Amino acid sequence: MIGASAVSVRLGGRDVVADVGLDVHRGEWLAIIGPNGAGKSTLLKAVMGLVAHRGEVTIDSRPAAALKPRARARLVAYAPQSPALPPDMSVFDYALLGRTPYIPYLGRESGHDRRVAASVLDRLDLTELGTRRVGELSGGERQRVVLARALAQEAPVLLLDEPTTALDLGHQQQVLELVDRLRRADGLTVVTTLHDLTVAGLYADSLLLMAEGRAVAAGRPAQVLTEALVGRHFDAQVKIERGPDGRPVVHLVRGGP
Ligand SMILES: Nc1ncnc2c1ncn2[C@@H]1O[C@H](COP(=O)(O)OP(=O)(O)OP(=O)(O)O)[C@@H](O)[C@H]1O
Repeated sequence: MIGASAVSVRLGGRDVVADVGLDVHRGEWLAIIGPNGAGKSTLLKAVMGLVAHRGEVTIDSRPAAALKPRARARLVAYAPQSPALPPDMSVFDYALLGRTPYIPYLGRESGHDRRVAASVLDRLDLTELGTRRVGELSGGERQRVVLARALAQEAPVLLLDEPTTALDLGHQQQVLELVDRLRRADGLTVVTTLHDLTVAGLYADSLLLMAEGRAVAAGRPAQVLTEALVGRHFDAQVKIERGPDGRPVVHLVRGGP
């Protein structure tokens, strides 16, 4: 559903993404992990066509570069890490922006568009905030509103850059479960960067570990989340156990590295 081969991005005179590929099929969830500055967000931006890059990105087997912005927006929704939000816009109107690819030029949103936005806000526990100004929200509320806009887009591919960093435990679970349900029910394809390695291993089918711009490991969570790989690339001392479902659980070791 979404593929990238030999993608490189040069910023500030160096390759911050170097020769990275990925291949995510319909209904799969890929989590991109790696230390700060590894190039995770930049790789997502390259896939979105938001940053100049070498290599090829395909969406639904079509070269992404050939897609017009409206066609691309119907195929891929992207929630950036911390976008600038228009402070005076209401939460509802901001979520409604996700419907832009379906609204005719010079036209208005339909009743269906408003219902989709309302339903997404409801599922993210945001209905009561619908009339609030976006500029007045807490960090976690803002993060869920950004996600609401992306989900309102109803695109078959969802790219999420650190979607849960500002969320409390309950809202993290709510967001991850919602995304998981959507991919199971509707075959949504999900690519997300995630800092919480246990959470990444719990929800994703496969992980891509990046370090210094390169893909240094890829595979099933248990293949990538090993004490050796995490220790080396995060410069951290960790203990990794298997949870009840066999997925890896990553613990920090006090006193390390
Ligand atoms: N416009 C820019 N000019 C120069 N360097 C940049 C630019 N944007 C990003 N970088 C650098 O590219 C590298 C990769 O950044 P990126 O945001 O992709 O990392 P990341 O893996 O998402 O990190 P984090 O976990 O901290 O969010 C970093 O070293 C960053 O400083």
